[in-house]
Parts: sequence; C-alpha cells; structure tokens
Amino acid sequence: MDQSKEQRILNSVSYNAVKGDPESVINCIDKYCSQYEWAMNVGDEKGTILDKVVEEADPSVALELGTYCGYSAIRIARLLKPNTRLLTIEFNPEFASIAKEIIEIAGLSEKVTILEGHSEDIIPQLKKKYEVETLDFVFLDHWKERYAPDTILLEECGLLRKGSILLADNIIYPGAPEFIKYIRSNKRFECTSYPSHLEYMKVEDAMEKAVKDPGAAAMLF
Ligand SMILES: CCNc1ncnc2c1ncn2[C@@H]1O[C@H](/C=C/CNC(=O)c2cc(-c3ccc(F)cc3)cc(O)c2O)[C@@H](O)[C@H]1O
Ligand SMILES: [Mg+2]
Repeated sequence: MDQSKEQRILNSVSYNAVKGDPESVINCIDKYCSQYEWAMNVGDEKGTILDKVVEEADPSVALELGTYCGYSAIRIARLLKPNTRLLTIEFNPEFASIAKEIIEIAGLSEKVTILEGHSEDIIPQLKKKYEVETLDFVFLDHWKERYAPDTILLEECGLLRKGSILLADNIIYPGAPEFIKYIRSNKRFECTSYPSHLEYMKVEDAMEKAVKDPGAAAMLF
C-alpha cells in the first residue's frame, strides 16, 4: 500500500532535518509542503503570528486542538520555558503517531504530550487526569465547526482564567464563522484579528486572538 502524504512528510523530516533542532524541522516541513505537497500546517507566515502570541502568553501550560503532523506543536514548544508544557489533542491515530516521531526528531518530546482522542472527550479530563489547573494559552486548529463548542467546553470545565489567551487559525479560509460570531459577541473576551495568508498559498486567511477578561488581569498588576 503506498504511503500517505503525512508519512512522506515524516520521511522528508527524518532524512533532511537536523536531529534536536526544531528550526530545521520547521524549515524542512515548510520546504516540502511548498515545493512538493501542500499540507494543512499553519505554515511560516501565520507561524510567525503564532510565535508572537505564544511569546506574549509565555505559558506554563498550553493546549493545542488538532496536532496533525506536529508542525505547530513544535513551533509552540520550541518557545516554552523550562518546566512548562504543551498538551496537544489529536484523534487520528496515524497523524498522532507521525506527529510523535516528528516532535521526537525536533528534540521536544519532553515538553509535548500528545493526547490521542476526541477534544470533547479529553478536555473534561484535563483537570483530573492531566493535572491541569488552568490553561494559559490555547491554539485552535482542528475541525473549524468545533472551535466554538470546544471553547464553551473549556469554559464549562473551568480551564480558562483571567488573561487566558486563545488563538484560532483559519478564520477566513476555510473559515470559522460560528466561532467568530460567538467569541466577538462574548463580553468576556477581547478579540484581535491578524490578517495573513493561507499556508503556502496567496489566498487570504487570518488568525483571531481572544483574551479572557483582559482588564481584570491587567488590574491585578
Ligand atoms: C471533531 C473535533 N475534535 C477533534 N479532536 C481531536 N482531533 C481533531 C478533532 N477534529 C479534528 N482533529 C484533527 O485535527 C486536524 C484537523 C484539522 C482541520 N484543519 C483544516 O481543515 C484546515 C484546512 C485548511 C484548508 C485550506 C484550504 C483548502 F483548500 C483546504 C484545506 C487549512 C488549514 O490550516 C486547516 O487547519 C487533523 O489532524 C484531525 O485529525
Ligand atoms: Mg489550520
């Protein structure tokens, strides 16, 4: 049976990237996906926005919804301080195992935990089973119609605190209209849109940042 695109991405990383060097893994995936086979990694242009928001959040505990091949998990984890961690949820077993290997090649297995399963099943387990108190940063990049329900679920599970930062990919393309409607009409969140382009394409896209109760957090200091 011939290999999947995701397996070919892993082959390229395994052959071309420098072991233990996250930047070289990121560059290798971006090169492969812009020259050979497009894939739905956040990519380098939107990846730079992701980097900036992660640095702003400076998270102790970060969550990603939709690991795919692990590209954004590596972008996030490479910026995390010692003794901080990224939990990333992925329900496709093939993608989860490919991401695990790519994250290993980047040398970031200590900082990244891949939670295999459906976000709506795993989010309610984060506090008790994964010892999460609250999440400092959440990157949403899974099924677009699940952005809003999973944000509501994070709230219901008490996983968001004053100042928690959400960042959502693909606000324009493929689009996440229900999420935008929900988050921008929710007084508890301060939203910012970051115009960009779809990964490896000239198509318009954008990311949306939503900070929970920012004022309250600011008043604390
Ligand atoms: C069902 C919700 N729960 C989930 N729980 C755990 N993992 C989930 C979940 N959903 C999806 N996933 C996983 O997240 C990933 C899915 C991401 C969905 N992303 C997109 O559809 C997407 C699609 C495009 C795109 C853009 C232009 C096109 F022409 C075609 C596609 C670009 C992007 O940046 C995208 O993020 C997969 O690895 C999938 O297995
Ligand atoms: Mg995306």
